[in-house]
Amino acid sequence: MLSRPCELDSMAGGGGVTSDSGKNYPGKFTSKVFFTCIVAASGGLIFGYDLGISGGVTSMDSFLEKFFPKVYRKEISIKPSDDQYCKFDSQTLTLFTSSLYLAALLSSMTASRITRGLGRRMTMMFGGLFFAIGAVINGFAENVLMLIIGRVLLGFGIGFANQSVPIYLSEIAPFKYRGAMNIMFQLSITIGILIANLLNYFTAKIEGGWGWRLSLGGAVVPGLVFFFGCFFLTDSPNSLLERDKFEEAKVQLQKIRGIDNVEEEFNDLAKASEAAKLVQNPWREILTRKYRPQLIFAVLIPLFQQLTGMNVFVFYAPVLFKSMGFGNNASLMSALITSIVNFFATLVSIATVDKYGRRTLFLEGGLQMLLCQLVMTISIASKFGTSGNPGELPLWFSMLVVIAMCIYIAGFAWSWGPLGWLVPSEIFPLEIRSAAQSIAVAVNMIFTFCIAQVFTTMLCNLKFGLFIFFAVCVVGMSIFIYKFLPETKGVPIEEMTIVWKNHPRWSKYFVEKDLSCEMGKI
Ligand SMILES: OC[C@H]1O[C@](O)(CO)[C@@H](O)[C@@H]1O
Repeated sequence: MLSRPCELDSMAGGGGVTSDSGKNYPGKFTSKVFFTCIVAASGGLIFGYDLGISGGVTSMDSFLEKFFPKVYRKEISIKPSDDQYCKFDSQTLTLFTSSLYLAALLSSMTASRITRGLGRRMTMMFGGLFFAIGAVINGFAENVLMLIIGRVLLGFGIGFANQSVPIYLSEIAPFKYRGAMNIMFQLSITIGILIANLLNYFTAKIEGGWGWRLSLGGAVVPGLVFFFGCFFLTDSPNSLLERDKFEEAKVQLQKIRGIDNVEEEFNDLAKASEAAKLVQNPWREILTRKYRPQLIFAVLIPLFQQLTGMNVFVFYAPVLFKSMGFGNNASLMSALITSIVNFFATLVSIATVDKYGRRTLFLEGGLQMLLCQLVMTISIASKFGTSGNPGELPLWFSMLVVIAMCIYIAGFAWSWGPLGWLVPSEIFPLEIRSAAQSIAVAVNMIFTFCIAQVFTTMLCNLKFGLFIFFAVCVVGMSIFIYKFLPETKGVPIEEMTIVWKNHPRWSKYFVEKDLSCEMGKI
């Protein structure tokens, strides 16, 4: 087995942006970088659009009546005195939502090969195309099979996009703006969710009950924007070098940095890419002991991101509100409010992440989410009890739940939301970064799937205890961050090994590597 050569530890590896510590490559934040960033980030838009659209559509009566008549019949036969927690408990319905995540999980693994072999841009184009085709099939769906096929294609699109966009953004970003540009991906996810909720709010009111077709088919727009946008992009210098296109890589670097003299950065980038080529099997390499600490985080961070319970609100806010006795309109309206909060709070993260650091945001966000989960648990328990029969819901109650939810969402949006992508992307060296990104996407998808699949059953069985479950998870993950995550703020990406070496829990994984390197030199 080929392991990472010792000399790689001292070589450039910052996704090609910087190399040795203290280096500060010249260059500007050019309009080309800005445009490229917007187009690439629209890959987040397709993910967000889908995240936001499914919940609203599955709470539209005309949609349920056509595709899930059993759920629909159950829903209309439920009397206000029945158990409200269980009215949406249908595995077929949740399979509609979750099939996409399974497809995305599979495709993100394939995408890592395409990203390396054909480039980031090509992977993104595949993403946009699959997504647009899936949207058309869904918009014209006549039966559940068409719905599922459409969603599987959407899932392929999302898997390809999520695998390639964050890497692409990191590679074209000037070093100083890497954090902010990475979070642009999450920001566009929140924009996608917002647009989708807005659309659902109006399509739900369309006479004749075909509004859901507009909602599902509307996904073709972000899909095509992303697809055609990619024609205007050039691949990242890293990706071009990876495929031995030296001249093109240099010209591209000069264009995105807005200067001619990119010699220093280009040379380091070429060195990093040569060094990375020595690692023949990134998938095996990533499993070796020396990457254990980073690997643990690449798996646990996306897992924990999902265990915050955020997606329960993203997917099911309208369903959840409906189960709690809010009217149709009020449910979609609350979903709209929460997505606006999600968007603005992500901006806060962009502004603060490099100032206060990842750990502070994680811990503050965790505490905020925990307090809100407790408020929601107590208020829902007091009104719905275990019978799930609330009687008349007073206005103050609805307000309290919506406010608690908004504060919870803000906490998520400036912590676990964006950091769930940022941290895994900045802790790995170049040679295994692409494989690590696939792992992070795959874990994210598996648990997004699990939450989507089991939520309605959990609500039906755990009742208000569902919120306690997520609260306990938030406590656990916050303790984990507090004890084990080294602060990565302001550390050049190629210097990242130092933060692990200096951490009391992880240093032992690096001692051995140093020794073996030294031994090799003797
Ligand atoms: O903004 C909320 C959204 O962000 C994600 O966590 C992805 O980072 C999704 O799983 C969630 O729906």
